[in-house]
Amino acid sequence: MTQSFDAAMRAFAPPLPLAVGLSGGADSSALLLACARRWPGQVQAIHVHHGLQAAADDFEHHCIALCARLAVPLHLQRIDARPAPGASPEDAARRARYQAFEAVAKETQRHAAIQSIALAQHADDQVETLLLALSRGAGVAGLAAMPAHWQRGGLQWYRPLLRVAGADLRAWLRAQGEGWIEDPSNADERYTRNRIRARVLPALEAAFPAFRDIFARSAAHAAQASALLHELARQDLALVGTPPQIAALQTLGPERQANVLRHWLRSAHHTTPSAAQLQELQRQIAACQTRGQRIHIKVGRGFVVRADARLDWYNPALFPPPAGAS
Ligand SMILES: Nc1ncnc2c1ncn2[C@@H]1O[C@H](COP(=O)(O)OP(=O)(O)OP(=O)(O)O)[C@@H](O)[C@H]1O
Repeated sequence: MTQSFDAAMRAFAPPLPLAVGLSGGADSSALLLACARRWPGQVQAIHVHHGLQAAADDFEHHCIALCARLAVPLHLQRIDARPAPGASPEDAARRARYQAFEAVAKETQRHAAIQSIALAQHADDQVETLLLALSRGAGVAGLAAMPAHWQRGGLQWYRPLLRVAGADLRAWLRAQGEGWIEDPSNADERYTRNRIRARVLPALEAAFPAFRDIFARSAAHAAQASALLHELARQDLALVGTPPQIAALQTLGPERQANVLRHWLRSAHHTTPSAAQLQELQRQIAACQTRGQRIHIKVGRGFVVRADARLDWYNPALFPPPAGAS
C-alpha cells in the first residue's frame, strides 16, 4: 500500500549519522527537512554539482540556503559527469554521483562518520523505472526496479520514500512552507522517462488508480526471482568453474546455461552479452563436440573463445588471445 509521507518517515530507522543526497528538487528537499527535524545534529547533506546544465548553479544555491537554515552540514562535490561516447548521460551522472557520495562518506571517517545515505526516489519514480525497464525489454533484474535498502562501500543505502506518491510528497513540502527548484530537464520529452512521466502516468492514474501498489508488487516478485537466478548462477559457476569448462556447461539446460554464462561474463569481465550474442554463443557451445571445434564470438569489447577445454574472454586491445585459443 502507498504510505503517507509521515508514515514512511516513522518507519525509517537508519544507523546514524545519516547523509541525505540533496539535489535541490522537491523530493530530496522534503527528505532532508524531515530527517533534520527527526535527528537534530545527526544529519548531513551531500550535493553533487554535475556541471551538466545551466540550472546547476541554481540547485547549488538552493541547497546552500536550505542547509544553512536547517543548520545541516553540507558537503558540496563537483564532478565531471560527461558520458563516454555512446553511454547514456543519465547513467554517467548517476555513476559519478554514487562515487562522489562514497568519497564524501570516506572523508568523514575521522569525525562524525556517515553510516547511511538516503535518497529520495518515491513511488512514481519506481513506476517510471519499471516502465522504462519494460520499454527496453529488460529481464527480471531490470523489472525488479529500485531496492529500498542495500549495502555498498561499507555504507547502508536507503530509499525511504519508495511507497509515497510524488503528489503526497510535494503536498507535505508545500504544507511546511518550503520551496524547491524545478529541474528544467524533467520537461524534456526526448527522454523516455520524461515521456512516461508526462503521458503514461496520468493515463494510468485515470484508468487504474491503484497502479503504484500493484506495480510495486510485480517489481517485488521480479526482485525475488532475480535474487534466485543470481544464487543459482553463483552455484552453477562454482560447478562449471571460472573460466567455465565447456563439457560442464553442456550438461546444463539452455536457460541455466544462459544464466551462468551471463553471470560469468558480468562478474569476471564486467561485460553483458546481447540476447543475439548469447544465443550464438550457446549454439557454438552445443556444436563443440570435437577437439578441433572452434568457438569465437564478439561480446562487449572483446571475444569469447575456446581455450582447450574451457571458454575464455579477452579484449584484443589489451591482451593477446589466451594460450590454447582456437
Ligand atoms: N545532484 C545531486 N546531488 C545529490 N543528490 C542527488 C543529486 N541528484 C539526485 N540526487 C539524489 O538521488 C535521488 C534520485 O535522483 P533523481 O535524479 O532520480 O531525482 P530528482 O528528480 O533529482 O529528485 P529531487 O526531486 O530530489 O530533485 C534524489 O532524490 C536525491 O536524493
